Amino acid sequence: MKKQGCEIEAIGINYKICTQKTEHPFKIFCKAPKLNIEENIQEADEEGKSQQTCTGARHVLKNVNCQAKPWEILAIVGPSGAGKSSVLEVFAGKVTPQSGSILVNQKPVDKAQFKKISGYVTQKDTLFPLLTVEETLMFSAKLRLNLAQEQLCSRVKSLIQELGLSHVAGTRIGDDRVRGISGGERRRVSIGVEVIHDPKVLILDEPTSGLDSTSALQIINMLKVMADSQGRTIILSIHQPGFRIVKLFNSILLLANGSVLHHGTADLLSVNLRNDSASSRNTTTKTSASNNAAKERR
Ligand SMILES: Nc1ncnc2c1ncn2[C@@H]1O[C@H](COP(=O)(O)OP(=O)(O)OP(=O)(O)O)[C@@H](O)[C@H]1O
Repeated sequence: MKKQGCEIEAIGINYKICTQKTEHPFKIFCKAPKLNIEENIQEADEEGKSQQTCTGARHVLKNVNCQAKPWEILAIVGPSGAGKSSVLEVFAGKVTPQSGSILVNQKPVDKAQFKKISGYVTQKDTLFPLLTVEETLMFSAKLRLNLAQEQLCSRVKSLIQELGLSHVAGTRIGDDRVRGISGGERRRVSIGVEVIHDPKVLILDEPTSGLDSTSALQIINMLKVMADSQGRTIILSIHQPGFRIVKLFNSILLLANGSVLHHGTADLLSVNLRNDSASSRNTTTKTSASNNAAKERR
């Protein structure tokens, strides 16, 4: 029998941000200090209020509706600045939209409760460079799970296997200065940190950014297995997915300028990508054929 998963729905999400403030945030650049302290305090209070008032607002998300289902991957696709990260932040409860709602299994969500059943992997890996892979996951396990040491160890071991990191379990993470595991492996560790508590929902901001196409495909394959075998609801954003990656998505949300262009199966995108790659193959074949003909003429 399939275990119960989490269906998440975003309804009519509108999210605006302030783009201009009436005053410079650093008072030091505005006025010379006054000697009268009481007058200064009163003025600072008034300025505090006025700084919160916006003179310009930017509509980041415009009436966004979408749905993510358990056992499936929903990919949010669109150009830079389209609002992909903002949608994920709304889903994860990191920002509160001015209107609209998020429902989990058809019910309004309580942010604290949702945190317990979800994991949020940010675009940038924030890991301790000097810890090993195993130590990193153990640290996260101790923070998130209330289990005995033995159980923690076995959870970490099985997760390392699931993430395909057994060969680097004892290697340190590293960073720009300290050589450590590869970028793709680091991304797997970041995912591991967020799934140690076995969340029903996993939200990932650009999990393939900065990776080569093979590592990117491996990451999406691993997420697909997580959705298929554990019934997780996976929501991720992705910049320019290739044809082989798109095939692994169950549904896509295509965003442009904060508005939804398409929400549904990934077929539409995969057909376009297949046509694109076929036409670029044709162009390459034609170009090399005409180059060969030119060589022969010469
Ligand atoms: N807190 C904020 N302050 C200023 N601008 C913001 C903020 N949040 C969102 N924006 C703006 O809203 C737009 C959408 O941002 P968002 O990060 O969601 O886009 P994105 O599609 O994830 O882009 P990218 O692929 O480049 O990460 C951008 O123009 C961004 O500058």
